Amino acid sequence: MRPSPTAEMHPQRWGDPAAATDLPESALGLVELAFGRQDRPATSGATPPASALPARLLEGLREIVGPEHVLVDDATRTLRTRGKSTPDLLRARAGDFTDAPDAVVRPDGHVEVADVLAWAHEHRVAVVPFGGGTCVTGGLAARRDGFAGLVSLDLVRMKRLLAVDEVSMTATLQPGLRGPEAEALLAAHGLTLGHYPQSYLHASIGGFAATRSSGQSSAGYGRFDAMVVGLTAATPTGSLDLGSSPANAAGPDLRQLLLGSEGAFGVITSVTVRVRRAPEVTTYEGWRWPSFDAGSDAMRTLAQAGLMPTVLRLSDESETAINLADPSSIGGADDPGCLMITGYEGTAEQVAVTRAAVSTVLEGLGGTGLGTEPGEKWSRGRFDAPYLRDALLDQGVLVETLETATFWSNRRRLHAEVREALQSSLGDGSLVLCHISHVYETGCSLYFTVAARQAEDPLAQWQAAKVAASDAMIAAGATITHHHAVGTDHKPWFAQEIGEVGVRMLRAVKAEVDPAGILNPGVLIP
Ligand SMILES: Cc1cc2nc3c(=O)[nH]c(=O)nc-3n(C[C@H](O)[C@H](O)[C@H](O)COP(=O)(O)OP(=O)(O)OC[C@H]3O[C@@H](n4cnc5c(N)ncnc54)[C@H](O)[C@@H]3O)c2cc1C
Repeated sequence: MRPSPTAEMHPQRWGDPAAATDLPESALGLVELAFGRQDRPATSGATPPASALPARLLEGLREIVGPEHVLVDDATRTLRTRGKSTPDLLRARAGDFTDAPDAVVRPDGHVEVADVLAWAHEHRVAVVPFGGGTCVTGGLAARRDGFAGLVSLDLVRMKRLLAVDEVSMTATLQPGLRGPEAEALLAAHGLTLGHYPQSYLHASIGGFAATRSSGQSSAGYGRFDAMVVGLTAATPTGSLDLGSSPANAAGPDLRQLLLGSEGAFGVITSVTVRVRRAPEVTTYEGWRWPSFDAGSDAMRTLAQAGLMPTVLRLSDESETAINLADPSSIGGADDPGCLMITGYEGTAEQVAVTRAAVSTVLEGLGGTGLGTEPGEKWSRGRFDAPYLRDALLDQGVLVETLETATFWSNRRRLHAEVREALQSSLGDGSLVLCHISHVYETGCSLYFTVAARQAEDPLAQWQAAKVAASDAMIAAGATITHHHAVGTDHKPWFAQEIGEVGVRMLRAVKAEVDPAGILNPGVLIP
């Protein structure tokens, strides 16, 4: 069954509960062989602590958004607790909803958002903006100490396409639109955004902007922050309306200050994005490379020649062996080497020309074309892997991902050192897989997936591995995150990455726009 983007995600699992799947038979045997059998079912029936917000404060909120849009019931608050990282899921599976908000408030439009922030500022109530809830870095787990309470500012009612400019090829979208909802509204105009992160089915436009997300078609469409030409935001001390031209030299680009600000500076209430004509043709294919180095060099050659497919990704030897590109056949693949997926989207002519030119380069560098089957399989399963994580957690397997980026000249070192850090921390029998899925002229991202038998305390087990990997990233001169953002989890390494002056600059902006510190306390700013 295809997942519905409007379905509420299960509080302890990924995605549409109706689309959840068990492990395929082929994988179950392999999982037992590799990790042994452990049943780790989630605790059922857990409830959050009672709402701490006094009635008189709730009354003020009700006056702003209407009584039916201030929700304090356990079920709604449970659904707005934390995000969907493996530690988030492990806590939820253990029945820990102590981070639940005291209330969920659903404003409709910029003015109501601004009024809620003014109310929160006046009453010292912490506010956590909530888009799709797919955050994997603790960005929805704000601190609440020192505040009268904590509310989740759910943008679910803000789902309109506000404007389309087909001459300039821009569209203005409200933040609460989930990926497929935004694409459906644009498709009615023959347009597309082309932003397909793995979380696409549930993540929101506001979330993409607030975390500087990068999608699986970033080679062709660019990362989300590169698509944004304008935005509006409400802060506790006033509103911002940025982006009066496609480019300018009017001082530092304040749009970039809001992009990636993870709800710590303001709530993004609309985003104007560059759009493209919806593709007439889409085709995905596979290539085999003798090694990760050879495939990675080929990616660099393409990027530096300005010859990019729409999708370009390469699994390392371990990931290729597990065939993560096709979750339904995990355990069934035995092809050696490294699998690359190339995808092309556009008019028939654009696709034919780019595909021929890219294929000539890849063949010349030693790649073996595998035809469209591996590519189409990848495309069909591209949003399914997160469901598999739940099935593996049920079997007592710890599964998590992390990502980073570096320059080409440092790619090999970073891959080896992060891999080694994860492997040493998680021990014998753990799996560390990696792929490149975002490529630039000057470098690329590295995305790691790990699997290990769950220890007695899987949270502590993962925390140790995460610290080791994050230390290795910073020691290798790479970034702590290419697209998952900072949240609360990455703050110590983020501080090292931007340095003491960088930290002071962020704190100064925060103090200016949010002097009471009510917006996502403890998130992003070290
Ligand atoms: C299985 C899985 C796969 C993923 N794959 C990818 C991927 O391929 N690429 C990628 O980039 N990321 C990926 N992510 C991470 C996540 O989906 C992205 O960070 C996404 O952009 C978050 O969007 P959201 O709407 O879910 O935001 P939320 O999780 O709701 O919020 C994220 C952060 O932004 C803040 N925020 C949300 N909306 C606003 C707003 N309107 N104004 C201000 N602040 C706001 C929140 O307070 C929070 O700090 C993945 C996550 C999961 C669980």
